[in-house]
Amino acid sequence: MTLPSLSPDHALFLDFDGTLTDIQDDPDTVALPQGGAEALVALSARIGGALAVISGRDVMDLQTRVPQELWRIGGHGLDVASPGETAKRHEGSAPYDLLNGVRGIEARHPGSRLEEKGRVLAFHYRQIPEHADHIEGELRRLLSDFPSYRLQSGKMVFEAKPSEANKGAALARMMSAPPFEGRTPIMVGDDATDEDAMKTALEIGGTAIKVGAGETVAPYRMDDPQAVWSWLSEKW
Ligand SMILES: O=P(O)(O)OC[C@H]1O[C@H](O[C@H]2O[C@H](CO)[C@@H](O)[C@H](O)[C@H]2O)[C@H](O)[C@@H](O)[C@@H]1O
Repeated sequence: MTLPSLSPDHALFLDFDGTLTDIQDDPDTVALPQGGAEALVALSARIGGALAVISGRDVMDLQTRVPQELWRIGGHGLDVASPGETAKRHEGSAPYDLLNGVRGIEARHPGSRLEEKGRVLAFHYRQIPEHADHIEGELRRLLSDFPSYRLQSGKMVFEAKPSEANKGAALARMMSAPPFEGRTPIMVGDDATDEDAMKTALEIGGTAIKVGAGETVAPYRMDDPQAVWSWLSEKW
């Protein structure tokens, strides 16, 4: 299917990991490709500043990887930094017993890695994929005591997140105020957490693009982040 062309009336929501950057083993060393930051800033100017990078990463982490001239949405939608603003994570952390329980699961699974992101906890199992089912079982049992939390599966990661950490809700909020208001949203993402935002974009008359394989609500698909960058630079 021919990909949609970008126009000055669009609002663009771009996921980070797996969409603007290739998935790699170490989340800490991921960076935009060379020239990517400048390209995104220029693109944002062409659509009136209505471009946001929307990520499951902590907004404080995201701001070290994405230019400050852009909207940055972190924590699966929990935290927003406007252009020029120094990102700040909302006060609060995961409930103590939840955090303690997840730390215990990490200790029992050498090779796993807990990424603590305030209220959101990412449990990475990329180094021990054979333990995924067991880890998921343990996390689900633990989370059953925390009804305000959900377990989200991602790419070699399980994320414990409060129900308000939802990229769809975040996209809807962004679309209700300038510079996004009145525009047609396009959500581009590769992962389960992006499907919430894709659904919202479709519901409000926009569209969505899925990057890579897997089930999706998106009407369009691209193979990989390289295809995303080509589309961003060519489809005008
Ligand atoms: O919403 P996103 O921007 O796609 O962020 C989702 C998670 O991305 C990161 O983890 C994933 O990417 C890592 C780097 O490529 C990879 O090593 C890991 O296996 C993936 O799950 C990040 O670490 C998480 O905090 C984000 O929620």
